[in-house]
Amino acid sequence: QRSGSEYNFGSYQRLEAIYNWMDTLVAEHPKLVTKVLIGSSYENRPMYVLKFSTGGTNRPAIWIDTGIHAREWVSPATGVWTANKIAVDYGKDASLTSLLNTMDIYMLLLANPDGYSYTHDNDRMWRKTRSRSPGSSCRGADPNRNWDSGFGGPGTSRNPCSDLYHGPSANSEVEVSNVVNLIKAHGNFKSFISVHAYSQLLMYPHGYSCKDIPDMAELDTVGQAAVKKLASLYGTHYEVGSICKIIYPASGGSIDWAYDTGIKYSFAFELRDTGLSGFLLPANQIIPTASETWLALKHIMEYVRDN
Ligand SMILES: O=C(CO)C[C@@H](Cc1ccccc1)C(=O)O
Ligand SMILES: [Zn+2]
Repeated sequence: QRSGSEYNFGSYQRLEAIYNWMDTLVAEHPKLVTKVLIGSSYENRPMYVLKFSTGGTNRPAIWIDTGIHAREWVSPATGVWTANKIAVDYGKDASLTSLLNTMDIYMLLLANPDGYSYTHDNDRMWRKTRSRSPGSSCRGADPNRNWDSGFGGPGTSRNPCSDLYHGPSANSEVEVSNVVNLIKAHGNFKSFISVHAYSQLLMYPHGYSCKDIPDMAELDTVGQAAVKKLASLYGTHYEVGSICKIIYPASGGSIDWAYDTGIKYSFAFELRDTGLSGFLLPANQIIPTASETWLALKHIMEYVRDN
């Protein structure tokens, strides 16, 4: 970020501006935030995770990713605002401070950098990665169908031209395998939260099956309390439920893989709105969306801290 110029949290930013902002965040909060390179995208863009840590080694951790679907711009915009909020409020907000004194938070702000860039320069409605498929002129796989959890099951397509194309195999998309490798190597994540837009939902596993998971009652209770706090700010209504039951069957999703690999507190947000603007949510709703979502995120993180 050029000195003197301020990052505008209330507008949608290009990848380069978000990456520059990440560097200023680290520079401003060197004792709390580090930037971790977890690998590169298909088109060789770096994938950076912001690690919030006050010490220790391999502390229990919380994962938050935004921007896995390229056109869902309010997701990374919310991620940036949230990363800044965590950095600014540490040491001021007693609950957040106690959390960060015992746990780490990892944030991947642009989980699909190639797709995100493509929505700025080519096709605003692009969803997938930008990988090539042999024998097809169509590009990309749905990074939220590419995880090793019910891979290729209901709610996916084997057609490379489909927006639900699951890819040739689980973890075929390097943007997915980079995250899987980090989570597996770390081995101490307690919560995995993936942020999408839109529909105003807070969901838990599974997507690949509509059968209740063993922890369904607990996750539903946490979710209900989280969306109640969210609604307390502006009255925004969210529904809570399993992916399969509340929207549709969707196999190979990230939070299903996280839950099945042992990360109990796995959730997916679908941010504003409910369809009036959809993916084209006006920028003047970024800060209100991020502010209300923070109340829900904080609730989930506090619950994880205490359980
Ligand atoms: O992107 C979406 C449009 O916001 C909905 C999400 C719903 C979903 C979220 C998490 C796991 C599986 C599915 C999707 O279809 O992948
Ligand atoms: Zn999505």
